[in-house]
Amino acid sequence: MTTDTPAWKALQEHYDTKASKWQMRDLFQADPARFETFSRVLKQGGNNENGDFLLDFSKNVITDETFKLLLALARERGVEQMRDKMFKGDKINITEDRAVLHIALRNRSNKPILVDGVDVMPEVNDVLKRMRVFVDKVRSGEWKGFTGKAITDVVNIGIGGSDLGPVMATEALKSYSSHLNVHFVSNIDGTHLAEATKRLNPETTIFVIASKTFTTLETITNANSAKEWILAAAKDVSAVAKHFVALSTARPLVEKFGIDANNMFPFWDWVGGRYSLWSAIGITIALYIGMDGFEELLAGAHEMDNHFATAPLEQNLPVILGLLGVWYNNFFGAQTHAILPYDQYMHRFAAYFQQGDMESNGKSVTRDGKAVKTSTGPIVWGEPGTNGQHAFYQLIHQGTKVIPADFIAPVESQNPIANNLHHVILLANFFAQTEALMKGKTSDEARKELVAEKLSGDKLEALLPHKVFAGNRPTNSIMFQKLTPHTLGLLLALYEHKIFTQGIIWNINSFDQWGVELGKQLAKVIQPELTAAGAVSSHDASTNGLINFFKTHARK
Ligand SMILES: O=P(O)(O)OC[C@H]1O[C@](O)(CO)[C@@H](O)[C@@H]1O
Repeated sequence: MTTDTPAWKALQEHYDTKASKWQMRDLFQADPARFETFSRVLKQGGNNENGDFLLDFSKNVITDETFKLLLALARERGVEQMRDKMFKGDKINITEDRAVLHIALRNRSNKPILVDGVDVMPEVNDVLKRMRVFVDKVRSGEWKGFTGKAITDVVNIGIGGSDLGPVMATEALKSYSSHLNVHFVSNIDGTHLAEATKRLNPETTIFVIASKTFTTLETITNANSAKEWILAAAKDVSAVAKHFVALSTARPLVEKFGIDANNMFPFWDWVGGRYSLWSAIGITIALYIGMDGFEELLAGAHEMDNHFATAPLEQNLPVILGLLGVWYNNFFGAQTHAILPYDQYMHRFAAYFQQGDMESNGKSVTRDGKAVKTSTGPIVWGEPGTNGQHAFYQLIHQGTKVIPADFIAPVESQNPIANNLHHVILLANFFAQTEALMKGKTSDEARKELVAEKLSGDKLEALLPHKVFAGNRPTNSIMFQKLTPHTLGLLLALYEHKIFTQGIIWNINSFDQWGVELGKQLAKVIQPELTAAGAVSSHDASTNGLINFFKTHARK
């Protein structure tokens, strides 16, 4: 049982007797070298645009002793052993009997990785080569649509991992894009496809159908409607080959849909949907920023993979982030975790890791099928700063909930307008927020301010409690030189391995997602009922009521 082990018990006692009483501002006062002790710098490789990558975790409710106890927990849980198993290609996704090898997709060293005794690297490299040929043809204008015109617009049709990664990465790397426009359609709501295609020209548009299984109802329905849209203009089925490519593990289903096998870019069952942007699913990213840029993204992730695989735990960034998350989740009772990028380009980053984290660690049975005895994955959320500051930060500062948060920012803006004034203000806000969250404002400090504002007597006393900030709100700060493809790759892999580390500590299977199936099953039952004659009575009263409300109000 997770909580009965020596490392867990030691942490519980440490929390009960010490840490629950600490104030971070005292910890900072007691140790002027706290930043040096609790920060790590990774020197990035690649081109010199990339630079240093900093993790400052000093604004956490920890001491040396806490850090050691957390590291002992990671060792006790066998994080290193499981990590090594993942990198070796062992089938650690036990409920699906699969390896977990997104790391192979970015294995730029090409060191063989065996699944069932077969090295997967030749196939990985072969797909990358084919992707390069296709991407270069489309970007250069050599690839033509049904009237012989070059392609101007790419529409990615996919959902979940087949959408969120490409959306997030194309937004994050917008400043590396060229002339091709990219659009994304994920929702089954017809509005999404209709709005995306409204201003597009079928002659110059290609659709990228991204689906690991090629059975996802939303994606297949959207893809069929996109096919009708192209055929309505082209009036010739041969146009499908010029306007559709598929990214999938399911060749027979792709062919059945009518997409030419030459236009299919495969990947494998050992790539989880939420880790698939590194595979052929990344083709929309490659179309947008070029294949060299995409390979830089892979190289950045590979660098983090090497770090995760080899750095001692006390230096290991994903392990450190994972352990801090466990500390708040399991000992402070935190329910959520905020991701707050101070970079507008990263505005879909938190949404991306909502799937990455919540689909991975939203589990309530252990790897051996027993009910968990501890809280598992947090609710992940966030928005870019400074928008968040003017929306929900109030609750983080003065609410009743502990919300650990990651602040993320580049040193250098891609758009240093007004002589970099915008970026300087942005970063000033980043630093100020983490300082305020840590320090808070005592009653004495608040009183002094009110006195300076000439308040006194009952008025002052009445206002005072509202002006106090308890502080002690934990944050991690992540900074890097610039949001290059390499840095983005590194950052994404950092979070992936953090999630992995936590899954091992909680002893859950982070690689399946059975929880999304029940709703899908029930939707299949309900769909025909919506168009059949007569009232429905086979569900619970609420579901019957909703269905029947729709049926009686839908105009024929
Ligand atoms: O790529 P596919 O097979 O269409 O699946 C899309 C998404 O659906 C899910 O299976 C959840 O329903 C995700 O894990 C996945 O990313």
